[in-house]
Order: sequence, then C-alpha cells, then structure tokens
Amino acid sequence: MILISAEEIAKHNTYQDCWIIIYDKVYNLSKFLPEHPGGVGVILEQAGKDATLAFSTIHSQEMIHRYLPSDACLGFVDPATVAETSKVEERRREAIKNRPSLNEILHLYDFEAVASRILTTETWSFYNCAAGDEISYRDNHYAFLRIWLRPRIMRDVTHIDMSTKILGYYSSFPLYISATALGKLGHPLGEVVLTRAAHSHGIIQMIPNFASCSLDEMTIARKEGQIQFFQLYINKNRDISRKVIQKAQEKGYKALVVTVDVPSVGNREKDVRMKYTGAPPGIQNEKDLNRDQGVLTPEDAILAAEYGCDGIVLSNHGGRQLDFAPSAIEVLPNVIEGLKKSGLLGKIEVYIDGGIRRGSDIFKAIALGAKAVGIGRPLLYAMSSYGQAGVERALQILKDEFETVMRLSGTNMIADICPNMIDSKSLSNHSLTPKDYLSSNVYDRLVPLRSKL
Ligand code: HEM
Ligand SMILES: Cc1cc2nc3c(=O)[nH]c(=O)nc-3n(C[C@H](O)[C@H](O)[C@H](O)COP(=O)(O)O)c2cc1C
Repeated sequence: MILISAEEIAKHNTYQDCWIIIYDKVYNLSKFLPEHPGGVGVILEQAGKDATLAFSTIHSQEMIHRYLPSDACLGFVDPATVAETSKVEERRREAIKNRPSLNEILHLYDFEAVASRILTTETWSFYNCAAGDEISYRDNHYAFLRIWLRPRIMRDVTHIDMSTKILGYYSSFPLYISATALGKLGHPLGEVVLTRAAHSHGIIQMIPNFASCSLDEMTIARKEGQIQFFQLYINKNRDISRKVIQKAQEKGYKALVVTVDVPSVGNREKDVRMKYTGAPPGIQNEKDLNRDQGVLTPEDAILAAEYGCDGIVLSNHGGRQLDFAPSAIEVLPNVIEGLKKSGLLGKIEVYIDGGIRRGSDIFKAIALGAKAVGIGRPLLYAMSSYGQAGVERALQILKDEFETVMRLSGTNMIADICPNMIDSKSLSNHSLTPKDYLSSNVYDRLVPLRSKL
C-alpha cells in the first residue's frame, strides 16, 4: 500500500497538476479535470485537499470507478500526516455514510436531525440559531399547535387542486422558498440546489441578497419560464442598492422583496458563541443593513400598502431578530382585520413565514387569510444532508401532507380554505400549547457555559 503525506498532496493544487483525496485514497485528476461534467472550478477548489465531503454530498462512490481509470489512484493518504481539522471532516464523513436513506425520511424534523450531525458546528449554529432565549423561534412552531381544524365531510374530494398564484405567478401549491443567506456553507452548489428543486416542484424561490452563489450562477441554473423573486437588504448607500436592483431586474427576477426587519442583527447567542471558535466567512456582512422595521402589526401592513407594495410578508425572520416578537401566524388575523377595516384587503397580498413544518401549517395559514407561506431552515437542512434530492423530497412531503389535509377537510381548491375551516380561538393563549415531541427532540438547547466546568 503506497502512503502519501498530506503535505505532498497539498503541493499538487493546480489545473495542470491536480490531486485530491476522496475516502482516504489519493487521485490524480489532472487528465480528468478538463472533462469534469460539473466544471473545473468545483474540483480546483478542492485541489491538494481532502474532497470527500464535497464529493460525497453530490456523487456516489461508484462514480469514481465508472469515470476514472484505475491508474488515477495513486495510493492512500498517510493518516499520521492528516491535520487536526480533518478530524472534523472525518466526523462529517461518517455522518454522511451513516445517514438514513431518503425514503426513510418521513417528515421535516428528520432532515433537521440528520443535518445536525452532518453540518460543521459553525454552519449548524448559523442555520439553527435564533435570537435571545429563542422563545419567538419556538413559538413560531408552537403557535400552529394552538390552531385546530374543523374538517367538513360528505363532500366530493376526488380531485384536489392545490395550485395558486403568488403576485400573479403560478405556484403548484401555496409555498415558496424563503430567502436564506449563505447556502454554500451547507452544500458546495449552494442556492442553485434550491433553484433546481423549486423548478422540479413548480414553486417560486426567493433569492437571498447574501447568496453564496453569484447572480449569474443562479440565473444560469434557472430553467425556461421558472419564476424567482429577489430579496434585498437596503444598503445605507442607496446607490449600491439601486445597482443591485437594476442587476436583479436585468437578470429577470420578477419581484423585489425588501427585508425591513434588520436595522441591526439580532442577538443570536448560539451563533455568537461559535464565532469565538471561528466564524464561517461572510456572516458579518449581515450587519450592513437598513433602518426600517418589520411587518408584524396591522399599522405597518397598512403603511406598506400605502407605500404601494403589492404584497407583504409577515415574519419575525425565523425568530432570529427580536426575541418575543410574535409569530407571523399569530398576528395574521389582526393584520387581515386591520387591512379590511382600512379598505385595503384585496389590494395587497399577505404572506407569512416562520415555523412552517407540516402541510397542516400551510392549511391553517391559508384559512387565516395568507396567500401562501415561505419556508427557510427545513430546506437548508434537506439540502445540506441530501442535496437536490433531499430538497425535492422535503417539498414532496409537504405537498402530500397539504393535499391530505385539504382532502380530509373537504376542500377541493385553495379558495375553499376559509376561516371557518379552523378553530383559532386559542391562538393567542400561549399557555395552551400542546407538547410536540418531534420538534422538542430536534431542538438544540442553548446551554450555559456551566456545562464545561
Ligand atoms: C473523482 C472525481 C469525480 C468524478 C468522476 C466526477 C464525475 C462527475 C460527473 C459524471 C458529473 C455529471 C453529473 C452526474 O452524472 O452526476 C459530475 C458533476 C458534478 N460534479 Fe463531479 N466528479 C468528480 C469529482 C467532483 C468533486 C471533487 C466535486 C466537488 C465539489 C464535484 C462536483 C460536481 C458538481 C458540482 C457537479 C455538477 C452537478 C450538477 O450540476 O448537478 N465532482 N461529476
Ligand atoms: C440561516 C438563515 C439565513 C437567513 N437569511 C436571510 C436573509 O439573508 N434575508 C432575509 O430576508 N431573511 C433571511 N432569513 C429569514 C428567512 O427568510 C425566513 O424568514 C425564515 O427562515 C423563516 O423561518 P423558518 O426557518 O422557521 O422557516 C434567514 C433565515 C435563516 C434560518
């Protein structure tokens, strides 16, 4: 067995001379590189390094034998020379190897459990964290548990049409992908994975201003006729924002979604603690934001309508900004009522996000007056654990659950889902939340430092 030191491998890191490590074996990819169907760049980023993780989230192991001649394998990396950081990689590699198969995944919490093992501690903390004691974050989910259904029977539910329109654009069911920054922390292809899955399911993706992928990468990934919206943080220097908007328009994004709830970044303790042990690059960019406040009250909803917005997203930013800001689902009835009283209902579309984990959550939001709902973390977890196939499965699970709830509630189309299909009288009574073991089993508790003493 030929052993090659990590130091030696690191020297072969160029286009002409490219070695990488996959599953402890060293490969000379110099000849294969120009032919790699996924492009030269992704492999060059790994040149001279252990590429197992990047490789295994995209390819199966047998791909190597199918595409590379046997003499491309030069030997094994000498384990004695592997740096400490690779032990982290080793843990992640094991987690990928031992992850359940996709058809064993039954609900969105399964993705969260798998991702918590696969992601680096830093990325997990960034994706999972929320503000303060994470009360708003948890209540985003719990609030849905305070709404019950009022199913109607003796109706013909043979044909269910889940399709709807979001700002006039078709969506196969009332869900869109919310903007979440820094997708490449979780998957080498980043947001492009979400773009492709959104297309497979006929839903709209909201592209984050702070995407890891360039606008070009995401535009190229877009299929003919696919609709994307662009999320924008307004920069203090308005000229910069104007240029970004112009570029987004040129690239064919159909709507601009202005995030107005981040005048400064919330106090995200899980993430902050991780920064002491080394933050993933780029997160600090989030500080460079604008001065407005978020839409969580009827007053601001009316203001947004008066400013001429076509729609609003009720959101507490996934509980990542102001702890004890109410959940979007809880404020939804008040906002609808406020718009109605001002004669603005019907002039502006209302969307919500935060804590959507089940098809029944979507149903409850529609019944209370939302046009559609957005989803953030669960898709990041699905993407990080299983790539595009994972995101597609997550969306399919939600679609199937939603269809079942529609059918068993006696509704055939979205217009049938109205306030009297649900019982929301306990929505604002926070002491009446039932215990949800699935959600609490994957919740990553904030732990005081005492645990280290
Ligand atoms: C042993 C070396 C490798 C072989 C034989 C290989 C082979 C292939 C093949 C055949 C494809 C076409 C798509 C498919 O059939 O899935 C592909 C795509 C791709 N590969 Fe590799 N690859 C290798 C290494 C890597 C590495 C190290 C990365 C690092 C991230 C990578 C990233 C990608 C990406 C991003 C795509 C495009 C996938 C997509 O667009 O969906 N590959 N590769
Ligand atoms: C990791 C992460 C990054 C996010 N980045 C952004 C962002 O860049 N811009 C934005 O407007 N919202 C951002 N959000 C908020 C989401 O758009 C959305 O409001 C939230 O994720 C919904 O809650 P959920 O994760 O429970 O589905 C982010 C959320 C997460 C979890």
